[in-house]
Amino acid sequence: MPHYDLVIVGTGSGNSILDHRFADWKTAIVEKGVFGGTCLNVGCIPTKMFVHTADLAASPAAAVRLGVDAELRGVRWRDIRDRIFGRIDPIAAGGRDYRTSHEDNAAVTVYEGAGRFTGKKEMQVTFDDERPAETITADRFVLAAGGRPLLPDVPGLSEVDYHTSDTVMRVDELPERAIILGGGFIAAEFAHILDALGVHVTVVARSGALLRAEDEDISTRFTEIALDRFDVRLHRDTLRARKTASGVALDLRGPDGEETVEAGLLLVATGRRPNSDLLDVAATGVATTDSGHVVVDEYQQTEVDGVYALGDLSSTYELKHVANHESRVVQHNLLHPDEPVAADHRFVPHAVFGSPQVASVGLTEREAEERGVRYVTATQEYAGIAYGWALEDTTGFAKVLADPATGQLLGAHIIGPQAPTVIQPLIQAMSFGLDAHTMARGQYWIHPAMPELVENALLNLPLDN
Ligand SMILES: Cc1cc2nc3c(=O)[nH]c(=O)nc-3n(C[C@H](O)[C@H](O)[C@H](O)COP(=O)(O)OP(=O)(O)OC[C@H]3O[C@@H](n4cnc5c(N)ncnc54)[C@H](O)[C@@H]3O)c2cc1C
Ligand SMILES: NC(=O)c1ccc[n+]([C@@H]2O[C@H](COP(=O)([O-])OP(=O)(O)OC[C@H]3O[C@@H](n4cnc5c(N)ncnc54)[C@H](O)[C@@H]3O)[C@@H](O)[C@H]2O)c1
Repeated sequence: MPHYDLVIVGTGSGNSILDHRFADWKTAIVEKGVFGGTCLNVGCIPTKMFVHTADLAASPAAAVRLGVDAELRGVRWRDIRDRIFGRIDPIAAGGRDYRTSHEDNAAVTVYEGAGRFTGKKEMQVTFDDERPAETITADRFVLAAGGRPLLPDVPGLSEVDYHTSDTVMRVDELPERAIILGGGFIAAEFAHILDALGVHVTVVARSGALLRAEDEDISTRFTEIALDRFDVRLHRDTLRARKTASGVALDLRGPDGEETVEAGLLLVATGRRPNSDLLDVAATGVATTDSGHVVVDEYQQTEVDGVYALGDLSSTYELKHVANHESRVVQHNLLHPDEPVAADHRFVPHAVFGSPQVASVGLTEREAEERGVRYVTATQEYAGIAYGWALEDTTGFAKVLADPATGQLLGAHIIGPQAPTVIQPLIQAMSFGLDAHTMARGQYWIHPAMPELVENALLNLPLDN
């Protein structure tokens, strides 16, 4: 039975751990899917390439409002799809080739199969082809096996053709109509993508708002805009899924009784779950939470000495920048076990690349209330800054929360053009402890650029002095 110094399971953020400093280590990588993991192959990167394409497709309609009579003559779906994956697939293949064939990785063995623990620090790898399973052991394991789409308990779902984010980006044809089940990140981004590319989109959500986890003002504004643009069904229970001649039907129950929505494509976007069950982490003594996330300490170590976990497998954030940060923490702690560093989860931002875009860091107003902290808020609309006039934006705004006594920022939430970019100085201020007044007045803000939104939001805060 081969024994390793280190085994890494999963080649998303787990793949960036091994560098020249591990050249003397006998290491193995176990990967059951495509090299590069979710973000590269079916997550952040292709979705944002589609979002940018969708933004372009939507821009003629926006241009007309400003007196520029642009026209969308059509979209070439297969060309769009093939351009995007024509760029991504070679990166994944190159990552695999590097690990399997490059001299840098002479001490690395790649097992292209599914790992499952069979005992303490003992893993069985099974393969898709005829090869017999292999069992490997190691002094250290890094568990970076990510997660997968969580399917809701909807009667009939398994009998219809449905898509998840894993498959929807590679379809051959765009349907005339699509139903998106769910009202979170993936629903928001794909509703924009599909709608802008000419698909009639119906969004089905259980609650009364989309992006419900956002600050309520943001979620409310996003939902109002979505109600204008898509067929949004709020407060709906999905009773069953049925096959139809041309696709799928969902029978729903809502405030006005039962109704049916039909489409050529159903995208299920109802959250993800960690792959800890597939890895059977309990067999190596690793604990999980009720949601299936692997339990780690601040050093990303599980309760089993030498077994680390990172990314979507252990983090409820389920964000690539978090997985990457945690992978750097694990890398350091493998190399310097006597001087471990802790992961920093104080100010984790996120963004939703829908239309409009949303970005957020820190406490929402609801969370500030629940925690009983003293806070003040201020908002600034894009419509009130010079660049917002150029855009003729009427719906976007920034909202900031701060401690009135110290001016320390507690949270920031932006909905509107380039929100994920515009929010970055606020993330920086929170991370480095810059107070709102110093931040607003201690630097120049380029006029008339979009970050004036942030400057004005900060100046609007009713601080104690
Ligand atoms: C549609 C979509 C869009 C997203 N957009 C964004 C975004 O814009 N920004 C952002 O920050 N985040 C985004 N995310 C989230 C982001 O993709 C994840 O947080 C990130 O990829 C997690 O990285 P990871 O390394 O933890 O896991 P993954 O990248 O999922 O890697 C896990 C790897 O482990 C392998 N594996 C699993 N089980 C086993 C096993 N038993 N044996 C061997 N190998 C195994 C898998 O095949 C996979 O390659 C998006 C996610 C989705 C689904
Ligand atoms: N821009 C980004 O960073 C980005 C983009 C896409 C995905 N992601 C990551 O991927 C994860 C998964 O995305 P997601 O949109 O699937 O999850 P999500 O948690 O954002 O949203 C899930 C939605 O499904 C609804 N839902 C859950 N169970 C349901 C049921 N049984 N019936 C109907 N609705 C149900 C929830 O109420 C929620 O609206 C996210 O948590 C996020 O971390 C990130």
